[in-house]
Amino acid sequence: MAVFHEFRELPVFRNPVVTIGSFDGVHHGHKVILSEVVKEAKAVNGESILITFEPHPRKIIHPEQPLGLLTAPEQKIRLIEAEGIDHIFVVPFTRDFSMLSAAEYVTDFLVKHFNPHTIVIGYDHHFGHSREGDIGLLRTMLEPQVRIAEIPAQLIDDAAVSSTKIRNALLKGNVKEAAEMLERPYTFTATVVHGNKLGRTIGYPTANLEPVYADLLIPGIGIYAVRAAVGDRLYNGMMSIGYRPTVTDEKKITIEVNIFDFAAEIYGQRITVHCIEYLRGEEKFDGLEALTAQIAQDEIRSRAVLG
Ligand SMILES: Cc1cc2nc3c(=O)[nH]c(=O)nc-3n(C[C@H](O)[C@H](O)[C@H](O)COP(=O)(O)O)c2cc1C
Ligand SMILES: Nc1ncnc2c1ncn2[C@@H]1O[C@H](COP(=O)(O)OP(=O)(O)O)[C@@H](O)[C@H]1O
Repeated sequence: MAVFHEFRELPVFRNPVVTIGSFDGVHHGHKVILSEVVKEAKAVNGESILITFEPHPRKIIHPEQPLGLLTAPEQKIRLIEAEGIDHIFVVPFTRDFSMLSAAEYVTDFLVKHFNPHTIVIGYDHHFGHSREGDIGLLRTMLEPQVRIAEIPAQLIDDAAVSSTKIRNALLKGNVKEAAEMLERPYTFTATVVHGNKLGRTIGYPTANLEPVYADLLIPGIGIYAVRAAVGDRLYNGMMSIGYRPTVTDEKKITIEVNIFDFAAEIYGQRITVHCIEYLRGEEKFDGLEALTAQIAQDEIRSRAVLG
């Protein structure tokens, strides 16, 4: 699969079958849509092209509203590739781009650069300044030269609902429900940074994590059974997300992972955490001894969950 970031890199495609969207998470609903696009392209002996945006349009249009994303840009591209899409074009989403009128978007963006044979689009997809363009405008402007294939409402609704649903499930710690909708465990990649060096003194060294991609959603506060990819190996472990009220009054959320059957300095390294199961909420214990006893219980449960 080829990934393009600039218009001048674009080749002439054969019978381009184009779809457009954020596809954050590349979850079950998205996969249904992507398989439709791949099928359409096969049917007309064409190439499938997915147009997506970076950063996420909501980050530009509503920068004041927090939005935790479900996939980092590179990860999203890999997941889309796995669904069999031939090409991805990542539009640098800017204020200027968001100001294109709907008609300019169709003529100067879609047709000029992609010359689509077919556009596969949701019944509720809107584009152009103030979201004034819709599938009706595409039909009026482009049919019959371009085929407009409408994605059935049911498929779109499933997809839209599950993006929000997945975010909400993760924020509540419900990583199992999220994994069902994603068809994989929720993961994030982070750099190991220095903490307070207290973990090793209680027998549970914990790698303190700083997510590489700051816009990614972090699951809700709590204790989780996880897997952690370090280098090319996947370990079992447990993760704490929270304020650590037992040891500090700081109002800063930390993410830390204790990796089972592992003993190495990994400061500065990147690890990918797979969130498998929520174990419990964070508690304020009466001292380190009580905390350590609870963490020992967490380890037993994590090992049982992870098998
Ligand atoms: C599995 C696990 C569960 C934890 N649960 C709690 C908790 O319920 N309350 C709390 O205050 N801290 C909790 N912690 C965080 C510890 O306080 C923290 O790991 C310890 O202070 C070491 O911090 P350091 O890595 O900065 O040295 C937990 C940590 C782990 C790994
Ligand atoms: N089993 C392990 N799980 C997590 N980190 C480990 C483990 N073994 C060694 N380490 C190393 O120890 C560090 C954590 O020790 P800790 O005393 O908690 O220090 P810090 O407060 O800096 O995180 C990790 O960043 C990592 O480099």
